[in-house]
Amino acid sequence: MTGIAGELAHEQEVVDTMYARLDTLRGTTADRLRSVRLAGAVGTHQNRSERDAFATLYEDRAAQLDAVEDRLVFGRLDLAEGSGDGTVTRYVGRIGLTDAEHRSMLTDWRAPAAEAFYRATALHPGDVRRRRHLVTKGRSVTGLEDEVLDLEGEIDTEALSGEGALLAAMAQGRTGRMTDIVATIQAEQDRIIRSELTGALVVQGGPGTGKTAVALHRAAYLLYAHRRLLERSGVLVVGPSSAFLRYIDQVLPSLGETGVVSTTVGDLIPGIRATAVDEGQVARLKGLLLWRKVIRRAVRARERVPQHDVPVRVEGHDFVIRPRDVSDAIAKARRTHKPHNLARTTFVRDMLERLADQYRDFTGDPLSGEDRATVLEDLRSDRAVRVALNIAWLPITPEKLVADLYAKPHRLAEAAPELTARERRLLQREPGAPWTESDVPILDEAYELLGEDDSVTQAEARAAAAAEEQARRYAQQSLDATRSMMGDYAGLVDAETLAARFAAGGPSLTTAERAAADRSWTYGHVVVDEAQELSPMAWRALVRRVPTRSMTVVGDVAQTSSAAGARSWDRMLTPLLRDGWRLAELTVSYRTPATVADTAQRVARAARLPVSDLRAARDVEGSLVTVRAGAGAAAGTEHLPDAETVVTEALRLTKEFVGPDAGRVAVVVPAAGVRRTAEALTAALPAAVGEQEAARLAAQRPEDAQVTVLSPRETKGLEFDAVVLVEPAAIAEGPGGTSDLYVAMTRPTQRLVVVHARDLPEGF
Ligand SMILES: Nc1ncnc2c1ncn2[C@@H]1O[C@H](COP(=O)(O)OP(=O)(O)OP(=O)(O)O)[C@@H](O)[C@H]1O
Repeated sequence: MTGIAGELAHEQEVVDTMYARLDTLRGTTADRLRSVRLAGAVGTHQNRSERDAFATLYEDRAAQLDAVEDRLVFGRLDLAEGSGDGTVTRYVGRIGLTDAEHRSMLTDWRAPAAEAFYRATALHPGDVRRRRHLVTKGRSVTGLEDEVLDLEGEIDTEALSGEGALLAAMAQGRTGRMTDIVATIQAEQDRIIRSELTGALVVQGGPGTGKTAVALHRAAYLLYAHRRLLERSGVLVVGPSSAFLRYIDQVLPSLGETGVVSTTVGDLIPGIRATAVDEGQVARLKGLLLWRKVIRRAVRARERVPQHDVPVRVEGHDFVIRPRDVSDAIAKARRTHKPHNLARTTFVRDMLERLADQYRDFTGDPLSGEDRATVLEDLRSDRAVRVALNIAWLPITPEKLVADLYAKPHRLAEAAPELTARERRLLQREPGAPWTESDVPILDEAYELLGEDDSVTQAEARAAAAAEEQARRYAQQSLDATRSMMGDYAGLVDAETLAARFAAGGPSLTTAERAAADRSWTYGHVVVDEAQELSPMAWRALVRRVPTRSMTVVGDVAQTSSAAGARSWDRMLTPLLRDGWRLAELTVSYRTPATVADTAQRVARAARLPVSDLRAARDVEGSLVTVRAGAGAAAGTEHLPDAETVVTEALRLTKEFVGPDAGRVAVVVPAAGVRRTAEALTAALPAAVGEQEAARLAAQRPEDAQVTVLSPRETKGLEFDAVVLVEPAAIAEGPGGTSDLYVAMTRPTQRLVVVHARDLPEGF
């Protein structure tokens, strides 16, 4: 065989060897897991912990080996060897594999040796003579794409790497789940993915430039390159909504990483559920850094010196709680710098001692140790003393402190004199009203300043630390003993990680699980997506969780819809991080066809949004269609185009793009029209696509729905093959303004159909 057929046959042979090795490793892992499990829950506690820890290790490894089935090998580098004409070949794939003699067969995409696969260009080829993309379907090699990098001649500096594979990925029908891009990462993305761990890396880029994809691949890269550091502290991924987190939740597992905690800002505090949303001004006000002061003052307001002496009678003796004593005890308690609820112990102890001194002075006798203890106990258990001391230093939960600020105007006025009376009225709320997402950073601040009564937690922590130390010593011995047996596992785990698993009592508590359950957990790295939406207070809450300030922050300040969000990274981040952040940009859109991307940019620029330069990787013929419609007839829809035209367009796209496994169509309507449009579309589907298909579509979960109706805000971060965009002028007048319109216009990978009854906004 010669030519392409010969090349394909050769690569098939190589790929077969890799899969055979993968199968062997899976078999070995399954055997080990089985024998660990077979040993059962017998033996000493230590034996059981050891088995549980190894079971977790094997389960993780089995999950990792399963995750890499699809496109195990996707690249090959032919590298110049020495100064002669010889070349060496290196294959790049989703994980590293070595053969039975520990010789490298496949290089993990994250390893330094794979970097050239993503970075080498005709201009800077380094050692790379040829880069080859392997296209596979299942375990079969179906295509090859070569780039020869040592050619003389004209060099296209804007060339995309592996263009065929990239264009194929871009043209694929979408599902409700984002996929990894490991085979087609572009050089500008790779530079961000592999950027150093320290400091905050802010990635600004227009819609579809791969910010989300890059942030997740970076998390996987950092976990690989800094495993020792990050595996124990964990990585936190923060996204804008639980729908978005579901959309991305397959990406890291497909890259073999499972130990990452993902959350929204609203879910940052275990036990608090934010079920409501604040709009506009209220969101803006609640996002202000001013709340640092407000909460501090609200806490201080619970540390109060009485205006007059407070007499109390205990066991037949008269005592006086004197303002001067209270003031001194408060000062002493504050000097501990502990949170309010914890410093209260100091305050109470000091006050009781002062009262005991009154008893001594009254009786004229120096109290013996025992007598003094009895007096102190009598005072401590006296109700009147307790009430008086509580008034002076009130223990209070963070929830009550914040709820009181919203429910009691005098409390807010006292704590937030900077706000105008009108602003304070906007914040007013009934007690018991649900928490909103913007309340969570404020609550977090209150948790910090109030603290929890952690005496139980502290005792547990001391016991755990002792157990962990013992486990660490033991784990080191086991690890040394089993290293040779583990072969391929070397480097995957270190003694401390294993020890942590032993100490945590086995597989039930991974780092991610422990971190997710602990408000005060500090992570080794935090990834923030759609970061432009976060308020200053939300940033403060996040930064608190990563004391090293090692963060990946991705977003687009032209897509900000929250009134509390960022329009400039500098203005938002410098006050918090000073010079501890750096900016990188992404400039190529891998989602939206050029015609659509260019139009969206014009519209955004006409509205003076801070738009980043954006070049679309490809255009698609007929990707932008505008349809003029009459105004809606039904009450409440007069400001929207008639539903019939919208539904007709949606059905047309459904028939064209929605298949049994992939392809998604969204109708994006101003929020007020979502329900009505969804009803009209659902009613029309059976006649258009058949009863059976309509039933299949209707049974899909909202996040997987192949045909869906959403408000502009709900589409943030998501994408579809085709979008019907209803009445751009109304969207631009909505709560998120032209930013929401910009977001909505840039969701499709293939086609945007604009249905409008009013004139189109400037820029179309
Ligand atoms: N190098 C790449 N190869 C293949 N597909 C890519 C690549 N980079 C990005 N994509 C695809 O482009 C689409 C957009 O990526 P992503 O959602 O990460 O962009 P984004 O910048 O976060 O967009 P938005 O600002 O709209 O949230 C996704 O389908 C992603 O898989």
